[in-house]
Amino acid sequence: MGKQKLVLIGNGMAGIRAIEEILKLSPNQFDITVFGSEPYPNYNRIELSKVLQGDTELADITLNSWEWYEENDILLYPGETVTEIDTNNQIVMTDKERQVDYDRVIIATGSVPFMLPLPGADKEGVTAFRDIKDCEEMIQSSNQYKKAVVIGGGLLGLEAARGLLNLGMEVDVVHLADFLMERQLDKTAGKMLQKELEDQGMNFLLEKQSSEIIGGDRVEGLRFNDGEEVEADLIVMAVGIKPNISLAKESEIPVNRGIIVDDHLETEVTNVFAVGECAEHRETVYGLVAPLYQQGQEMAKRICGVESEGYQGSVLSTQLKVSGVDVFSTGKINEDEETKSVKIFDDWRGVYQKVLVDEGKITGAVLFGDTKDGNRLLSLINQGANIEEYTDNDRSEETGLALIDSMPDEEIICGCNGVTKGTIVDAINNQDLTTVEQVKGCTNASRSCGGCKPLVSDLLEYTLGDEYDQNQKESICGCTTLSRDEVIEEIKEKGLTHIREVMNVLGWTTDGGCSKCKPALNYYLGMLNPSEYKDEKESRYVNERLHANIQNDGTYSVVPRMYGGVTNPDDLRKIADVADKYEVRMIKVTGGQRLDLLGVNKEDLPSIWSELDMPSGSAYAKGLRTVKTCVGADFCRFGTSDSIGLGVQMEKKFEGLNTPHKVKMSVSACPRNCAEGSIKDVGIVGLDGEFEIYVGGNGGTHMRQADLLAKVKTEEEVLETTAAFLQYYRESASYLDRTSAWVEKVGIEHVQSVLSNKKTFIELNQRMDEALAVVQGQDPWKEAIEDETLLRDLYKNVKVPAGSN
Ligand SMILES: Cc1cc2nc3c(=O)[nH]c(=O)nc-3n(C[C@H](O)[C@H](O)[C@H](O)COP(=O)(O)OP(=O)(O)OC[C@H]3O[C@@H](n4cnc5c(N)ncnc54)[C@H](O)[C@@H]3O)c2cc1C
Ligand SMILES: NC(=O)c1ccc[n+]([C@@H]2O[C@H](COP(=O)([O-])OP(=O)(O)OC[C@H]3O[C@@H](n4cnc5c(N)ncnc54)[C@H](O)[C@@H]3O)[C@@H](O)[C@H]2O)c1
Ligand code: SF4
Ligand code: FES
Repeated sequence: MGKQKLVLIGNGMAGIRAIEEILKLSPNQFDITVFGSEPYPNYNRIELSKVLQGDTELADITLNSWEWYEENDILLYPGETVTEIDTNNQIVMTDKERQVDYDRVIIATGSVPFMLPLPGADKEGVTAFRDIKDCEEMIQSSNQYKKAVVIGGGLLGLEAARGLLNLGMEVDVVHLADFLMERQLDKTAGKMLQKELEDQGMNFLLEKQSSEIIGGDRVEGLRFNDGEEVEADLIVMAVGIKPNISLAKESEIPVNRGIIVDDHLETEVTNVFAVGECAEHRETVYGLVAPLYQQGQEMAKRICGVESEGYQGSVLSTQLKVSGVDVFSTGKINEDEETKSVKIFDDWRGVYQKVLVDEGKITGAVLFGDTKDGNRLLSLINQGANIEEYTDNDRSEETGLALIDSMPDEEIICGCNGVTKGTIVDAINNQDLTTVEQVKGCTNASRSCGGCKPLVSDLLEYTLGDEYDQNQKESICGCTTLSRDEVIEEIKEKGLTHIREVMNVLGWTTDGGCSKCKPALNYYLGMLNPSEYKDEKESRYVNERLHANIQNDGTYSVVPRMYGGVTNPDDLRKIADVADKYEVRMIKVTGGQRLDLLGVNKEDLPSIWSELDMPSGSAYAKGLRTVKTCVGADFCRFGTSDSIGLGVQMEKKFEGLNTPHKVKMSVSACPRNCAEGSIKDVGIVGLDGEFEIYVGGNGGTHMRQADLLAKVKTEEEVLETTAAFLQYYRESASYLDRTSAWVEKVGIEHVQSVLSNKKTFIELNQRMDEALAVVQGQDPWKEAIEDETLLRDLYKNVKVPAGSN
């Protein structure tokens, strides 16, 4: 029997977790197609708060990489929205006029932020906080503006406000109720929280009803219905969310607040399931991942034909992700006639704990200042425990390992993923786990909000004793405990030559590695042994394999090489002809002075390359991208040297070189620095009779001004010093470290001192020459066009139309 067709609508946290559960239960039962409106692989929405607060980066919040989809044979359509489900004929239709039929369809369309319908709400500078786009908008606003107002003093509003403070803005939080987080806390805890956040610099306007957003094109302030106003350059609305049910409604699938589902997450329409924030189960809609993941587990069982009791609903627990504030609540939060409570209030230590009891059983808790009992209380509520089980086993004095020791095996360590102490200890013992990353990989604990990481670390210490290294070196990924340096040492010492061999000999815990270690090992092996190593192309990120960058609508971009940013009529004609013939949507001059053909269909890529007959501009590569040049002495009256000529030489010399991350260079012919050398990985500035070489600059999210590495007299010295610098970077940096991060880490003085040793300098140049000899003359586009198998596999049949960068 052929595989059944399973379609997932919504490439978010709940939907993809459900697919993971299905793959675990029945890896070969379905042909899986996923549609996602957002142009990214599934990412950790929860961590947007951490991105805004500066604790992590957008690049690090991917939960399932593009490669994950490919490895699991999942056909992903990123940036594509399903517009209709024809439930009679079992077909979904999209905004790209695609039709896909299904045997089963899962709707996991999440929520939409509730936007107050205030006059002026459409002004520039008014945003929600739900996705990457919103997060980027807030970060950008903070670069230009000073004053932010967040409407809503709930979890989201307070996390946004903390982030905006960290980004250097002044922040007012406007809240409807008379205390914060009134849905999760009681008044005492809400007021304590307010005091703590005021001490951190937040300003609160409580019991305020917003009436109008004022300003011109951009927001300038917020007016309240009592007539008062506050200034605002940015307004973030965080006043709750609404289940995203429009698609279901239009497709005549029964909805109430959410899409109505039974205990197996089935809707009332045959073969249509719904999971996540869009689903309504027993009249409840959830907005936290723990219940959504439980739903996914139960739905997966039904879809895979595994008998189960089904989803029974969840007890919620929440924790605010603002550093320096410990606040937790679970279950019931307010007393009523039937409910009694046990309370501790220690004003001196700033601790407040309230446990609610109904007919002797624990039904809820609010904790402020000391939240270590949080998960224990959640476990006790889930077990239907009596209050004595809590009060008779006072663990208030216990911390660290003693606390871990006193926990029963069934106590939950990771609330988001419902992982217990027993499960983690078993995994550590049975699978020889030694790092938090590995525990995350094997059990999912700490994979969502990350709040349980300290407990997971304590559990490792408790289970492994002295063998556990708390200040763990960073392993290159969860498949090994070895760090980058250790892996490289082992490769050298044991003479390892293939990715598989490295994994086998060095005891990788996974079969075949992951999307983090495979490209890294491929790079390290090639860097260590350039002339012998055969690049394992399949280990590379998809953009690199396709030699093109995917765009947010699933099309690709084509950037031909133009050495030093110089072109000519012949090349321009070829580009124009190709653009006409293949209906290229836009030709754009890039920041690196290249021409970018945007909106190209994947299947047209090989023909376009062939007709252009120009080398690839490597705009997708972890290698030299561009050398930007100023016009220089030939034309500019300030020019001291031939910047274009030198730029072309540099680009021709280092073209095709593999580096830990992308490398951008520039050459200017006077200190006016028109080619912007201060934000390049290598920036050359010509002076009268000499050149300054700047390194480690970055103009992206992590702006960094380049450091002066050296001053030299001749172009030859520029090329040699650049080669020595790049080779040292290639040999010392971790894969995916930009030069900016690496120079920041090791210090420019260190790099200068290494390069000042004549012998080392010469040896670095020799090793660079060896590496360049291998790649010189290679042209990825030509190679692709000439390789029929590759063309067939990669450009016609490849399932994931996606890339990674
Ligand atoms: C800043 C922030 C912090 C958070 N912090 C926490 C926390 O600490 N703990 C916690 O438990 N929860 C937290 N949450 C909530 C948590 O992120 C959500 O509960 C979870 O992401 C919901 O998962 P979902 O799959 O139902 O929806 P989503 O993750 O929103 O995924 C739905 C996806 O479907 C796509 N989609 C919608 N309609 C269509 C369509 N017609 N066709 C194709 N695609 C479509 C959407 O674009 C979206 O990508 C936080 C949320 C935010 C915004
Ligand atoms: N740490 C976490 O667990 C976390 C963090 C962020 C978001 N989330 C989830 O994301 C979702 C959205 O969070 P949220 O905080 O927006 O939702 P929420 O419903 O929890 O809070 C919204 C708050 O806005 C206030 N509000 C409503 N209308 C208002 C108005 N006109 N003016 C001022 N205040 C107003 C409400 O009183 C409420 O406290 C929720 O499901 C939440 O659980 C969770
Ligand atoms: S950097 Fe100097 S030489 Fe080059 S274009 Fe600018 S002003 Fe002219
Ligand atoms: S508690 Fe959120 S990831 Fe563990």
